[in-house]
Amino acid sequence: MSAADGVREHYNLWLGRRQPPGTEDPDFTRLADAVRRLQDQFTASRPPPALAAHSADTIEDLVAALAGYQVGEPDQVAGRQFAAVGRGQTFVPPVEIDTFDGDSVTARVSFGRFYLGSNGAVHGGAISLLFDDLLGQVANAPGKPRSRTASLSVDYRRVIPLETELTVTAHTSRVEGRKVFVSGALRSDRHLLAEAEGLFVRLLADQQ
Ligand SMILES: CCCCCCCCCC(=O)SCCNC(=O)CCNC(=O)[C@H](O)C(C)(C)COP(=O)(O)OP(=O)(O)OC[C@H]1O[C@@H](n2cnc3c(N)ncnc32)[C@H](O)[C@@H]1OP(=O)(O)O
Repeated sequence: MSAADGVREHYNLWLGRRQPPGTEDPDFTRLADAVRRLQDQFTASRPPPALAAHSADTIEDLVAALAGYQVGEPDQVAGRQFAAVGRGQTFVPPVEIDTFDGDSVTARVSFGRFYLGSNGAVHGGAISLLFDDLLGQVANAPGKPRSRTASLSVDYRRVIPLETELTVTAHTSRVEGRKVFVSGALRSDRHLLAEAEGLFVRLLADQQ
């Protein structure tokens, strides 16, 4: 199945739950995409002082405008735009899901300049973040009990390039009682770049 055939909304059921009608907000998604581009351009920029000051003024105006619309987690829309690549959030790199069958997922991701570690390599923490998010989604696939990351191990096999489309996969390798073991891999078109092993522990009633 392809994400292009309109089922991405199904793939991205965060926490395994369909969101209430009206959660999708194309204008908010556009805002999140703009913030992402801002993060990348800010990281890569070396503006003259006047432009830095002007940019700070503009962003401070936006911060003030949004200050009147702060909501609690249940009402948050960032990260809950399931029909959109990146889910309308600006933390985890935008992942485009290609296939998902409940236990395994294949997807594509490209790390923008915001995720630079040093010397041209993607920051290792961003790779862990990617795996935690995607493996966590597999562990929390629709119909499965809610779980949290207990342990995540990442092997960095090769330098991970910025601004390059990479393939990321994850699959449930085994389930032992409350423990769900999920494996992941990040590949370029030529190389295995990183691998991950995650342990997700299914939550007890008083841990939800
Ligand atoms: C919500 C889902 C959203 C979908 C996507 C999510 C993506 C992001 C996912 C996350 O990042 S979640 C946030 C980061 N993780 C946390 O905040 C979890 C913090 N830790 C905890 O809340 C508890 O430690 C945890 C619920 C994971 C486990 O505590 P419990 O007291 O319920 O478990 P317990 O200690 O009884 O252990 C249960 C089993 O897991 C094993 N275990 C627990 N932690 C382990 C560990 N760190 N390493 C290895 N094994 C571990 C433990 O040995 C035992 O194995 P056995 O059943 O075989 O005896």
